Amino acid sequence: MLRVDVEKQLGEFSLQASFIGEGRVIGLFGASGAGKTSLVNMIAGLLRPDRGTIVLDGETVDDTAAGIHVPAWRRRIGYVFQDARLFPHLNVAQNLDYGRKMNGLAPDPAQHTRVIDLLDIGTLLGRRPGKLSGGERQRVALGRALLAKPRLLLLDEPLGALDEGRKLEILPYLVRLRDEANVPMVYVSHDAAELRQLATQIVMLKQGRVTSLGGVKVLS
Ligand SMILES: Nc1ncnc2c1ncn2[C@@H]1O[C@H](COP(=O)(O)OP(=O)(O)OP(=O)(O)O)[C@@H](O)[C@H]1O
Repeated sequence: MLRVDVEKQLGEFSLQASFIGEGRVIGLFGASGAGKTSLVNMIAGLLRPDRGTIVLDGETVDDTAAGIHVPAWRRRIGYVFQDARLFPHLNVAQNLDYGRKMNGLAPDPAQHTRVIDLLDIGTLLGRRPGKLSGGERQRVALGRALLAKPRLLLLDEPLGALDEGRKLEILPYLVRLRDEANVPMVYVSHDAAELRQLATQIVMLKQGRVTSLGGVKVLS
């Protein structure tokens, strides 16, 4: 469970968001500039709230009044961006292993196989990111994030840079992730159709404020 109650001033823009996120996929929906990325950056620990609290699975990761700010690298939160941000000089297998190593986790061959099968990336392991399609790159980025065993996965418009055809190709993998990976997700999108397929709960943001909260019905 994720509890967020934060305020942040960014230049002229003020963000004030409060919600309790439950379920497998919290869809963060809003137009461009609504504050979605700023909010996920705060959850990730990359941006510090001016005021407020963030609690993940009962652990307070931010509490400005108490002076608590758990650094990003200690939150065990995975982050997948619109552009996959793979390391270009490493092949897919090395990219996949990176998150696990950085987090000091022992190899887990069973999980490794499960994630590779789930995302269907077994044939790509020897390739460098430059030799992958945009959709393949995103699948590898998802795999890399999952293999670091996060307790929450943040996905910021992971299909945003893909054309319609590629989006349709990746969506089934995200549905599988939701149903089989057992990691809760915050999924950022400005695309209501995408969220209808994936989200189990919607947090709607408008101009830095949460305007609706509920099931996917709030999108209609
Ligand atoms: N460091 C900053 N300084 C000043 N303004 C900022 C800063 N970061 C973000 N903003 C402003 O805050 C607002 C929200 O930005 P944010 O990136 O969170 O929105 P978003 O909903 O993710 O938009 P998009 O879908 O276009 O990525 C925007 O108006 C942006 O210009």
